[in-house]
Amino acid sequence: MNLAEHHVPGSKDTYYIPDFVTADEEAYLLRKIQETPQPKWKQLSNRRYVPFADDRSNLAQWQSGGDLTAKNILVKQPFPQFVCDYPDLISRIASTSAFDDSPHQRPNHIILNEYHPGQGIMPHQDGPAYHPVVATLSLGSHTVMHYYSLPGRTDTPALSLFLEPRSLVITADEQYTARAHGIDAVAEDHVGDLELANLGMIGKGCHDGVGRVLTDGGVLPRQTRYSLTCRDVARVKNIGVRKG
Ligand SMILES: O=C(O)CCC(=O)C(=O)O
Ligand SMILES: [Fe+2]
Repeated sequence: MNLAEHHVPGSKDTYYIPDFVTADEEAYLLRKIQETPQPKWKQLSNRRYVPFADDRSNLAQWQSGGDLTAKNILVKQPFPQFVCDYPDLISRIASTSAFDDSPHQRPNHIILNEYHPGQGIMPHQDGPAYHPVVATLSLGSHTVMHYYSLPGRTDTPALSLFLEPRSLVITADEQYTARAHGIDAVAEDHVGDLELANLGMIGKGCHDGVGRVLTDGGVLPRQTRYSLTCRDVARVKNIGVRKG
């Protein structure tokens, strides 16, 4: 894949790929996520490196690929089958070339977030455990992601993206290290009030009519959204299986 073709105009180090998974794959992934027993996905402990007050109290969040220690070492666990076998998400993400310079050339850690309409995530940074590339797959609903220049939050985002269901957004380098990202806790998006940098890149992820709302500036209600945030943790500890 030629990642440069997906570069978001006017952005630094940000790429948007609509229709990264098919509608069938999305339905399968949503089913698998909903079927996954909670202990499979570990509850994420408190995040450090949050520049602003962080309210995640309502957000369901699990991580897969292993646990991160306090020293940012990934204690490796296998991914569930639905994130590497079918659909081949991890290889597909690796084939974008976004992770070519990362320690393992592919993500080894995934955070799954569930957002009901009205839920968001306060602006934050993801911290130094990860190589500075993140690929996020959206499932089930669109959302709007805002990026804020640091230090200090202004009320005007430096960049805003419309994330369709089934799309992949990749941020790297400066966009990762020098900016915070967040999702407003709203039940609907007034898209006419937003300056969406990727409007010219919208795919088929939303039902018919959304394209018109996006151009004419209407209101789009949110559904429940799941996001898979995929990253490469540089330091990994493999727990060997002891015999006997
Ligand atoms: O849901 C998303 O798209 C972003 C999630 C996120 O920023 C995080 O979990 O750190
Ligand atoms: Fe994040």
